[in-house]
Amino acid sequence: MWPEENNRLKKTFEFSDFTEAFAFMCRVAFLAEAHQHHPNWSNVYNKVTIELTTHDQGNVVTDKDRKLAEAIDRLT
Ligand SMILES: C[C@H](O)[C@H](O)[C@H]1CNC2=NC(N)=NC(=O)C2=N1
Repeated sequence: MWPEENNRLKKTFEFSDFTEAFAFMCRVAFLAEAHQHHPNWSNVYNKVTIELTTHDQGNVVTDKDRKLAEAIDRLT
């Protein structure tokens, strides 16, 4: 389960290098499109930090965020 703080689910994923991190981001991008739910995220070299919140509901955590988080975890 991703920790919830400040109305966001937040998790950092670490990879061996930038190429692996960016490949993961590509896979998450397609997943986000499939869910019609998109991450706030950042990447520094081999790390990808993802924050999930539902802006349509005023930036709170909803089941859409929990479902996308579970799907992202299944990618790794
Ligand atoms: C119209 C479209 O489905 C909505 O704007 C979706 C798109 N992706 C989204 N992503 C996130 N994180 N929150 C939303 O409320 C949201 N809304």
